[in-house]
Amino acid sequence: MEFFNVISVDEVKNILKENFSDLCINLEEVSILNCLDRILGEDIISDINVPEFNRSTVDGYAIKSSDSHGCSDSLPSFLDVAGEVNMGESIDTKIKSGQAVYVPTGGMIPEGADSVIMIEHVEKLDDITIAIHRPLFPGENVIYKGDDIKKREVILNKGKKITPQDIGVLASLGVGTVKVYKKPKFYIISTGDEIIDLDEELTLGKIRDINGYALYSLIEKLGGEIVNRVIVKDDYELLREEVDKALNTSNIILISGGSSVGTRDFTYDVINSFDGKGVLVHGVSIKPGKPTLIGEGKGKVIFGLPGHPVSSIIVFKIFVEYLVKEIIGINKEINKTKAIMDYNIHSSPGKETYQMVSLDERDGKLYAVPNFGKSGLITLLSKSCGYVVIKSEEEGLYKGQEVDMYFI
Ligand SMILES: Nc1nc2c(c(=O)[nH]1)N[C@H]1C(S)=C(S)[C@@H](COP(=O)(O)OP(=O)(O)OC[C@H]3O[C@@H](n4cnc5c(N)ncnc54)[C@H](O)[C@@H]3O)O[C@H]1N2
Ligand code: MOO
Repeated sequence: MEFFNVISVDEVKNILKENFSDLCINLEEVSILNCLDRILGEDIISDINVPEFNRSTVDGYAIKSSDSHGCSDSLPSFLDVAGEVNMGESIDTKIKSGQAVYVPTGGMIPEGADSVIMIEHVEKLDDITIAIHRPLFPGENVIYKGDDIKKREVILNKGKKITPQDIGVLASLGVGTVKVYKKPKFYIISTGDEIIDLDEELTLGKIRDINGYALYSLIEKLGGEIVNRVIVKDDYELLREEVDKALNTSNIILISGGSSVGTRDFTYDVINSFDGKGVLVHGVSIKPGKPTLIGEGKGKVIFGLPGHPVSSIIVFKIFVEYLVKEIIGINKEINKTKAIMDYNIHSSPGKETYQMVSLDERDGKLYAVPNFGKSGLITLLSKSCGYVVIKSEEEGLYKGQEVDMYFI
């Protein structure tokens, strides 16, 4: 029987980088109304300024701010009204000192003007003369050409998860379609004679497929597509047949359970049975998640996730998300926050330890409160909102210490 050859998290990440950097996820072009939460596959570079003209943010009179300097209630400035801007139209008039032009909110500011005085601060003396009683600073109530977006600026980066506000940016540029990454295709296989699906009878000794469903949702959250979710008995041939289907239809194959070294753990041999490099990792110095397997077959990546639900989800967060976000380079969302440890916690010697925590807000500060339990208990995760990491060389984390808390 093969035993683990345990390596560190960083070594595993390097192996992923060395072997799967060219795992190709193609692009597709979609309408901006269908691109929410998709991953941008190109940099968006503006070919215009937004706005293309200086614009008023109020209804008022565009003036030279220097004409207002020193004026007050007792010493108003008198200005000649030289015209009016029509909404949506350009204006050729060039403002000279002593002149004002009426501009509606959003209207174009005539050349020569650098500020707009609101109509409620203006005294209209007759059709062609106004008095103003307060000084303006240059730029007051003005959005300048290019203030929002400058021509040739990279305004959205490749790899970004597209938000509703990004769709607003695309619309402002007149961009109707964008290139997004096709969703990476995942195939989820839960293994074990004891694993049953939701519609099967729960008899003693059986357990419902927790991992398949939890992984399904993690993949959706990450922006992947699920090709299939199946349960396979502990049988070498059946597992090999299913993995073969997965390799022909998907980019990333997740097999949960059977990653350890028991007599019914076939994942290792199945991974080695295909054309390719076979098993690259078997055993990682982490807790939970030690019996993790990673391999390559037919140019695809196969993860053998430990069967215990907490372990399979944590290993997904550490390595599958790393592959998708950092190596394939899609969905670079940051998913962590700073928090203060609420208790002392110690590590498992020689292992990078992932400690589940809840967040508690007190006096405007976030505290990470540890939750303890075995890695076979899914409720340990459902009552936690994330985890903190104790590095293998650290003895633990101390009450009062500031830490990064990673959301699950
Ligand atoms: N002799 C050793 N035994 C074990 C070691 C070890 O180092 N030496 N490591 C332990 C650790 S750590 C873990 S984690 C497990 C991982 O084992 P497997 O990946 O082979 O998983 P299974 O044995 O198939 O299952 C473990 C446990 O999880 C339950 N399970 C499996 N799949 C699901 C699922 N889809 N949904 C819900 N629960 C699932 C399964 O019933 C078992 O209870 O190995 C230890 N053993
Ligand atoms: O991955 Mo195991 O959960 O360390 O028990």
